[in-house]
Amino acid sequence: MALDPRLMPGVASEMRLRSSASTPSLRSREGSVTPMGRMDAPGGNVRVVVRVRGFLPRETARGAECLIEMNPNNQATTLLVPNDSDPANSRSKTRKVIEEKAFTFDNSFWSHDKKDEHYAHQEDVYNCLGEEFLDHNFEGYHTCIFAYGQTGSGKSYTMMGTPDEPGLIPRTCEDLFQRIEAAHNETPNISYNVRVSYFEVYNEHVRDLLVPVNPNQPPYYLKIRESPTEGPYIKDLTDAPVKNISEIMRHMKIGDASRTTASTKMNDTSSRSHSVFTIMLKQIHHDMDTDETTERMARIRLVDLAGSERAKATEATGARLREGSNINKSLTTLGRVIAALADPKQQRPGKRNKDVVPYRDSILTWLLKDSLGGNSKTAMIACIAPSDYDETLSTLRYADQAKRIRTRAIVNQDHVSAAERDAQIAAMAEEIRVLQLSVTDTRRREKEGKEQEEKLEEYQNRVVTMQRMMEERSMVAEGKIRNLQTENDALRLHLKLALDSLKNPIEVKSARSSVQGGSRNGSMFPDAAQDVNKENQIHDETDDLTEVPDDEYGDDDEGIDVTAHEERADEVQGFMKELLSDLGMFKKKIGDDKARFMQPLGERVN
Ligand SMILES: Nc1ncnc2c1ncn2[C@@H]1O[C@H](COP(=O)(O)OP(=O)(O)OP(=O)(O)O)[C@@H](O)[C@H]1O
Repeated sequence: MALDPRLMPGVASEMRLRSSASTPSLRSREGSVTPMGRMDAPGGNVRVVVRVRGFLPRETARGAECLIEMNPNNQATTLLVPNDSDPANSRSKTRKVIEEKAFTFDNSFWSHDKKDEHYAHQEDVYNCLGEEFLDHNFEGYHTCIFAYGQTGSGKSYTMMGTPDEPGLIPRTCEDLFQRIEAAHNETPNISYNVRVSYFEVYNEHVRDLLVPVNPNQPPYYLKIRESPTEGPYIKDLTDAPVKNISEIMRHMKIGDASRTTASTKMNDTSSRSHSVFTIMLKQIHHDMDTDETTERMARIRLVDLAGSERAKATEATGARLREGSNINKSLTTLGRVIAALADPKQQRPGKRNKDVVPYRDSILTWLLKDSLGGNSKTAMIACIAPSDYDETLSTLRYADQAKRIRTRAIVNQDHVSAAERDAQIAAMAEEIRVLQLSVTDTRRREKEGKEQEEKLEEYQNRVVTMQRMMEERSMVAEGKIRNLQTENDALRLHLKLALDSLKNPIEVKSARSSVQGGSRNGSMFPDAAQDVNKENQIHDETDDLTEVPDDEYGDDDEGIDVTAHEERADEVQGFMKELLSDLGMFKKKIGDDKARFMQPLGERVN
């Protein structure tokens, strides 16, 4: 069976030839793979697509006209000049210049009229964008897809969708686990580790959407920290391991339900926050021949931004208005970040002439720094309403500018030998021991505050990292076991077939005569016929496993090399015994590792 080419694309063909050829270690020897972090993949532009939705009931009621045209041939989107009949566009009439505007994007999705043959369904959007981005993730790239647009333009519908019409996020989750399942059947020596987090940025605060909300308590906001290696990150954000599609969907639904929404005049369930759903995919490939491990890490970020508000249009007041201005702060900063990144000066090599990109000016841009201008393949989905000239023009301009941003995605891949991994774990255990002593010491001195807190935090982070490493080591060992079991099963089958052929021997005469007779049945496979013949004969003198009465066999066994078959049978049996003992050993080793590392660390962390 051939490997699904969507898994580790580009290497599937190599895998087909030999399963272990997928190992980046092998491929790197052939000079075709980029080792992690050493060389940049060629930079790519942010991919920008636009999607227009159909009329909502209130728009139909006011007799709104569609101001959007899309050309399926060149992916152009044109914004038409409104006529005077729609009061929603009266403000745009006060502009000095109001004219038709045309833009070209990577894709223009026409989701306005379901009856139209070019109508873009949720599935079309996924097939066109989501699937390709998931390919990149399996290749080891970080990706980010974010939806931008005014309130009620279809961002949440595109990203999350409805139970009947799921959007990009549930489709990505489903495809991800389908691919993993297919890979498990194809290549037992690759293990997958998937983790998920979901947070929102609301009023310039970060809230963990996977932590249930307690209505009697004030919302709990998380702090942002910066690590020299990982960049900005959210402290204590839930990072849940998920094993299958139903687990990830459960997290997705929990998070989605606790998003901050409110009713505005423009949308009944308006998302007031920017939500970020992140999937971390780790692929661990173990090469049985060299006992080396290669890890590929990919971060999949799916962002549903809050609506780009216009206070007048939403008729927001009080807290809603304040909230709106904070949302705008993030979106305005996002606009400035996009403008700075799209500036040709930023694209030039070297540091000269480069302006500082204002990532730090809002929580959202600070957290998305890498996705916007760094190590990520990024796409923007600009969602537009069909009948709002001003807002649509602003969104299309935003999107047009984003097209010019170039990111520098690299394959996040690491290559570790078993000995290196053991050494890393040992070094980390020592580091943890020293930190533990230091934490105890600080406690004893009862020194207040920050120092102790920082040490404790560092200690806890290291413990968590080490736990992960141990988990991964046990995943590698499980991969080895799966591999051995597959081989074992194949051998068992082989042996069974051999035994079956002993018990039900094929008529020796006919086999011989066909070999001798040549042309008809046997001429294409003379060796096979001889093999069958030989197989039939080895049991006369050997094989105490079969206990088949002697008289079942033909007596024409002269000239057959029985010893060779005996040796082969012995060899197979010996090999199987070794495999079984290896399996036992691995199971024991995993058990030992878990007992030694997992439990005590778990207890310490808690
Ligand atoms: N392509 C589409 N096909 C059918 N219905 C759509 C489509 N796009 C949006 N809608 C509908 O339009 C309404 C508004 O969409 P949605 O809530 O996704 O907007 P939004 O941009 O996320 O708004 P907000 O920023 O206020 O959260 C919803 O009722 C949604 O079901």
